[in-house]
Amino acid sequence: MFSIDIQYVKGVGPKRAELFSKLGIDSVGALLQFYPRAYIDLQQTLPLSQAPFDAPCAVLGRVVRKLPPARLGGGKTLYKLLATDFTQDFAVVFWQNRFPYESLKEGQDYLFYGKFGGTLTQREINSPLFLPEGERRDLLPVYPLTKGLTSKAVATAVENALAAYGEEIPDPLPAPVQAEYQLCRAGYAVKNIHRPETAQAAQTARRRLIFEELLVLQLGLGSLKKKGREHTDLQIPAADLGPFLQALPYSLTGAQLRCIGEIGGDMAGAVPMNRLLQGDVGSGKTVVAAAAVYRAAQAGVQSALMAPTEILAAQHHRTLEELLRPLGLTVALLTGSMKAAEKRAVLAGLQDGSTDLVVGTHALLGEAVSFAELGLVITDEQHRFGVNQRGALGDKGRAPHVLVMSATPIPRTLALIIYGDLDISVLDEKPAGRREIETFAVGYGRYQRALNFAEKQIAAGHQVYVVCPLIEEGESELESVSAVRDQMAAYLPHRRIGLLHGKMKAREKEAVMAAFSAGELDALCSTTVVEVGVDVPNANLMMIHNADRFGLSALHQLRGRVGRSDCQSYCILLSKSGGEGARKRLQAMCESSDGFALANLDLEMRGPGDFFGAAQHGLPQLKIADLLTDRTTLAETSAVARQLLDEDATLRRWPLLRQAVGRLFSSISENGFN
Ligand SMILES: Nc1ncnc2c1ncn2[C@@H]1O[C@H](COP(=O)(O)OP(=O)(O)OP(=O)(O)O)[C@@H](O)[C@H]1O
Repeated sequence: MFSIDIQYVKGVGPKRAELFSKLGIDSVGALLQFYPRAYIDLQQTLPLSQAPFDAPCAVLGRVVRKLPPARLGGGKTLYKLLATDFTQDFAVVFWQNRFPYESLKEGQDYLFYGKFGGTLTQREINSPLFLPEGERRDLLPVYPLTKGLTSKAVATAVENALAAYGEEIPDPLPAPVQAEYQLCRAGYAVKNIHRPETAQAAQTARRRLIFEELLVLQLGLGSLKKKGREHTDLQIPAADLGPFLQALPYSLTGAQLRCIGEIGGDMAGAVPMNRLLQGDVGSGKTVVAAAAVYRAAQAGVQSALMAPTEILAAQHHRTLEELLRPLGLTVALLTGSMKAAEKRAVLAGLQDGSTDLVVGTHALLGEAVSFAELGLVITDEQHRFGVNQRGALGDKGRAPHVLVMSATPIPRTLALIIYGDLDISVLDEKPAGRREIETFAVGYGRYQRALNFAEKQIAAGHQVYVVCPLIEEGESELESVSAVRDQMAAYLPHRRIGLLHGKMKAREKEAVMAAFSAGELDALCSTTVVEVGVDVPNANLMMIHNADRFGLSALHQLRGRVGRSDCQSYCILLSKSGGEGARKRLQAMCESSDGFALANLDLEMRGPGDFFGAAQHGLPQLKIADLLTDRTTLAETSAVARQLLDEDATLRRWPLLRQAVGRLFSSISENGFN
């Protein structure tokens, strides 16, 4: 029943099915899981005389007369009806839409919901929602919409699907769990989330569906983790890190030493390491990873580091080669844009074991990539990879140790869900001598002053980043960044100003980045491709155009590109006067440089759905639960998930639950759980 094509639902058909598919709904199952965004509360109706002009409300009224459709200029048609709430007359108006007009009948009573405008004596309601009085309900569902599909159309399709298949809705929750947590049955929940009998029933339904979704999510994550923990045969004994530490150009922070110790302890253990290394921007994660690679190489096994972009892979390659080559390690780079002959040479080195570390993009997942003995897998910015991709790289070794590096400060409660039972090491200390980045939020009236300030920094031997999002609606990112670069070049004609954007070829990007890194460019105008991980310590000014368009976490990441040495750094946030939210974000940036504090604020302001940006973190998209507000249920389901997985890690004992996990994770996993 879940997989039946939506076009076969009564009243849908192939044409509407296309509209539904824009919402990601192509089956009956997906339709029934397309939950209302909100409900309209029809429990209270108002007499028309009390209906506010500026807010929607429900009024009970009778259609008195349908006026003939009026054709207006521009091919538009106005459909108007006269109605009364028995104390006062009002007009009901539909533009261009004859269907509701046709379905309303003269002499019948309806509940009209919407904003009643017009004048005190001549009230008028435009395109209201309406229900025949006899079908009156407490709550009316409101669905998220796509063009051409009304909330009513969705509601009708859902009702038809419920009428046809409502009795067949399977219940994946084991009965004891249901009893213990006093949850209603699945069929009742699905019916009442869409067509609640009462407000209380909607609540009960919601609780049950949230519980099920979070349980399924945690079971899925839990069984992925368990898979990784089954093998236990690769132990890497503690190595003498002396030579590594002596070769470093600086001494490590206490936090770095602690994290290196924790990682070393894991690698020596009988169970493969599964650790998240979290550190705020600029906290020095790379060198911690390098220590782990050094340790692996001492034990004669290879390491692989996967980065989300070619720029980052190239940079990590440069840094790690500098750190590790003097110690006798061989470091290679593998990216999709390399020439075939270069790739072949790298692949050969991995296969015969002569290469100790390969740094690359997801090209590392390619079939042709095989290792003599892969012992350590490191992924940078893991939230940009799927949970499964990390596993795929791991599958290239017998049971490699896994280290995940993330610069996105995630509040601990959420990290625990996303990274499940990964152990967590936190770099909570910046290298000595780092100064607070001075941050200013200014309007475009001060753009010229900002440019003068940039000139001053360049004259003092520093470098400058300039980041642009789209400037005008409809303009491409490329146009806007080029325009900003040209403007800057005209103002500072004697300076070398580079351009970097996503449409450039990987090699061109790499060349520009390398030139900036080598100090051959004074300023770099860029789109957000520099957002994560780029490390050029000599740059000390970050100028962000239209800063109000960015979220807090992105701004913090961008700002983190400066302040990476012991000289004073600055961040200038340029914006036109934005809305309240933007103002708050920019103010928070000026007041705080703590990534965790900013991430918490970001979550509060935007909600986690947005914070994690849909699928980019490799988690399936949740349909009803909210990781932030449903924390109590999260704790409950986490206990249940652990218990069920302990009883049967394959979930075969609960086939429906197993299927539900497969469905939720199908968006991120090709082979799913089947
Ligand atoms: N203990 C230290 N003392 C001085 N400098 C250090 C120390 N550790 C790292 N660095 C330098 O600090 C800079 C930032 O380090 P790194 O690039 O590893 O940061 P990161 O944690 O990856 O940050 P991001 O997530 O922002 O990329 C680098 O230039 C690195 O050489």
